[in-house]
Amino acid sequence: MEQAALAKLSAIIPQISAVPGLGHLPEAAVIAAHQQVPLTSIRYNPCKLNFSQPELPAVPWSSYGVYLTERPVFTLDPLFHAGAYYVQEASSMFVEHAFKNTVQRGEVPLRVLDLCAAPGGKSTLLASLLHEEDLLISNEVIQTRASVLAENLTRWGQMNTWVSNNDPKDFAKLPEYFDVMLIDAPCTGSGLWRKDADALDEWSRDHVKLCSERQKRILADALPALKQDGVLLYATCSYSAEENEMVCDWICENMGMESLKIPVETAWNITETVSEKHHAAGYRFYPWQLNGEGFFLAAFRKKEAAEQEEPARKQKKQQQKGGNPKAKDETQRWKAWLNNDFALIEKNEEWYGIHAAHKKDYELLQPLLRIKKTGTALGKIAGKDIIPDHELALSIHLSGDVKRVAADKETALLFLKKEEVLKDNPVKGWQLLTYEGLGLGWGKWLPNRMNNYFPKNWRIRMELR
Ligand SMILES: C[S@@+](CC[C@H](N)C(=O)[O-])C[C@H]1O[C@@H](n2cnc3c(N)ncnc32)[C@H](O)[C@@H]1O
Repeated sequence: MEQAALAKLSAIIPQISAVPGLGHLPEAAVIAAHQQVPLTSIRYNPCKLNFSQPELPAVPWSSYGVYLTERPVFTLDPLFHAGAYYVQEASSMFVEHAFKNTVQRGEVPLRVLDLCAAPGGKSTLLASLLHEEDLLISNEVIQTRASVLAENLTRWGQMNTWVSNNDPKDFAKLPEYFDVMLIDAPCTGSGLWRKDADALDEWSRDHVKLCSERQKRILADALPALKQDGVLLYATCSYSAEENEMVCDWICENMGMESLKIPVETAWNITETVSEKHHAAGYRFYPWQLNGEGFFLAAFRKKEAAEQEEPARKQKKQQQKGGNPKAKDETQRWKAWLNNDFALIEKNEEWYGIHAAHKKDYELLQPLLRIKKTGTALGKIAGKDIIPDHELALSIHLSGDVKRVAADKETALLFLKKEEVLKDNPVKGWQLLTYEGLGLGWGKWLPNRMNNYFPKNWRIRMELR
C-alpha cells in the first residue's frame, strides 16, 4: 500500500468500532500488515486434479488450498481455464472448516444455498464438499455478476451446482427448503483494503451503518427458506462490529437461531470473539496475525421454524413450459456423452442434464427462480448431428468415450484465443481439446479446416508471450 493510502488507513482505524471484549484494532500492527504485499493462494478442484503439490505451503484450515510463491498471469495458464483450481484469498477458505464442523449429514441429500455467491469463490468451495446427489443453488442478485458466477461454476464442472439470479426475498417462496445457507454478505470490505486501497475512499461510519442494515434485511428475507435445525454460515470481509458481532446478536434475537462454536487450532491465530448480548461465537481473520486477508465468519443453527404457509414444494406441480415428450427418446443419444446417471431437460431446443435425484427440485424451482445454469448444459440436437455445449466440455461427467485430442501449452493457449489449431489432425468430427488431460473446449475437424467452438466472450484477449 502506498504512503497516501496508509495515511488514510491511519485516520480510519480509530473510527472502526471496538471488537466486543477485545477493544480497538492495534494501529501499528494494522499499518505494518498493510505495507506487505498480500499472498496469492489457490484452491484445487479435487474433481479435476489430484492434490499433490506438497512443495507448496498449505493453507492451514483448508484441504485443497496452497500459497503460491508469486502471482502468475493466470490467464496464460490453460489449467486455470480448465477449472483445475480457483484463485481464492486464504481466509475465505475457512468456510470448508466451518461447514465440516457444523453441518451434520443425515440420509437425505443436502440442499445448500449460497445466497450472495458471485464471483463464486465460496460456491466452488462448497461444491467440492458436496456429494453428487446434494444440490447447491448458487445465487447472485446482480445479473452481470450472475453470469461471471455461472462461468466459474461451469469451469468447476459439477452437475449438482445450479446458478440463480434472484433477490433474497424471492427465496421466501421456498419455506424450509434448504439444509445449509451461506450468506457471504455485501459489506464495507475493510478486510480487503490491502488488495484494493481504492476502497478506503468509500469507507465511512454511515456506510458501515448502511451495510449493517442491508445485511439484516438480506438475512430476514432469506432465513425463512432454511429448515429447522438447518445451518447458517454468515460471513463478511469487514472489521466493523456493526457488520459482524452486532449482526450475530440481531440474528439470535430476531431469527430463532442459536450460535454454533467451531473448534479452531491455536496455531492458526484466528481471533475468537463473543457477541455482547447473546454470546454468539465469531471467528475473525486478521492479516497482521495470519496469512490471509480480513474475514469474519459465524455459524448458527435454526432452532424453530416460524409459522409458515403451506410449503411451496407441496404446491400443485406446474406444467413445465418446454416439457418435451420426446425427452425420453433423446436420453439415449445424450447417454453417449455422459458418464453418470442423469435426467434430461429441454428448454428452447437446448438440452440439459441434471442429477436424477434433482428432478423434483427442478419442477419446483424452475417456475420460482430465474435459473441461469441448470445442471450441465449438454447442447443442441441438429438433425443427425449434436452440437455439444461448452459446459459439457468442462464437465467432470463427460464420458471417457468422447474423442479427445491432446494439446501442448502453446496450442492450448491459441485454442483459448479461439484460433484454428491442429489443422493436420487426421481424426475428423467433434473432439474435446485437452491440456494435461483436462477438457478446454470443443473443436470440429473437417477435411480442410478446424472450427473452434470455444465461446467468443470467454476467449483470451491478451497477447500471448
Ligand atoms: C462478498 S460478495 C460475495 C463473494 C462470493 N461469496 C465469493 O466468495 O466469491 C457479496 C455479493 O453480494 C451481492 N449483493 C449486493 N447487494 C446485495 C443484496 N442487496 N442482496 C443480495 N446480494 C447482494 C454482491 O453483488 C456480491 O456479489
